[in-house]
Amino acid sequence: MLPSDASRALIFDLDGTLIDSVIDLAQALNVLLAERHRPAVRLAQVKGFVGDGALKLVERAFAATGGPDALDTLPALTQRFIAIYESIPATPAQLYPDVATVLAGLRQTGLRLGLCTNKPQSATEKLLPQLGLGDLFDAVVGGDALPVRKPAPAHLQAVIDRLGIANDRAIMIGDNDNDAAVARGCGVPFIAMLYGYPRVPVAELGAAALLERFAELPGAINCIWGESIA
Ligand SMILES: O=C(O)COP(=O)(O)O
Ligand SMILES: [Mg+2]
Repeated sequence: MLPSDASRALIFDLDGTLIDSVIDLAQALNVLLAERHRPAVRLAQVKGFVGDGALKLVERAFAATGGPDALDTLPALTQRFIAIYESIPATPAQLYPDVATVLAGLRQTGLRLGLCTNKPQSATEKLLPQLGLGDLFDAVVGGDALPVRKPAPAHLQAVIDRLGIANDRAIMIGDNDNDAAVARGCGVPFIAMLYGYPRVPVAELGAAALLERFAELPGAINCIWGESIA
């Protein structure tokens, strides 16, 4: 049995943890790159670019296709990228297997759910209802919502504070080193999903659990909280 306790929270990363977003990210990047007379980037490349927010994604795509743009600044290119990306509708098919049912089940137990993503806030808020996750999260903090973002622990701390819970009542679930870093910085256990977009071997991130499938999550949460549940 999972804990039914509204003073506990699960905080999720988005890209590579809940959704496989690289197809849409690559499509949007390739529209932008074509506008700037650049070659396209491949999906495998884009997987390596994701995780540090939109500006870094665009910067890496330009670096991989000839270097910085001669006409536009990176912030201007990023704004254009976000506009293109937001115009591509997401679908629930982008959710990794079992994400919708597991999240709904976790929510039903009374646990609070938060989202800590480096994706821009506006794109995240557009995406969630399209994915069928519109009313699920009690706090959503995107990568441009604060002066800092992951790997700065203040990003995760902002989500925890908005949920109004203590750090020792939270678990962070993510797919890369940024998620591990914020969890470590906030003193929160980290559960790593192995199917996402890691930049370093996931097994080296100090995770409390390494999961191949999202359906394994309730069991992993029980292992972490099992002893401390009243
Ligand atoms: O880098 C991004 O834009 C999103 O990455 P995240 O959801 O894995 O934090
Ligand atoms: Mg991620």
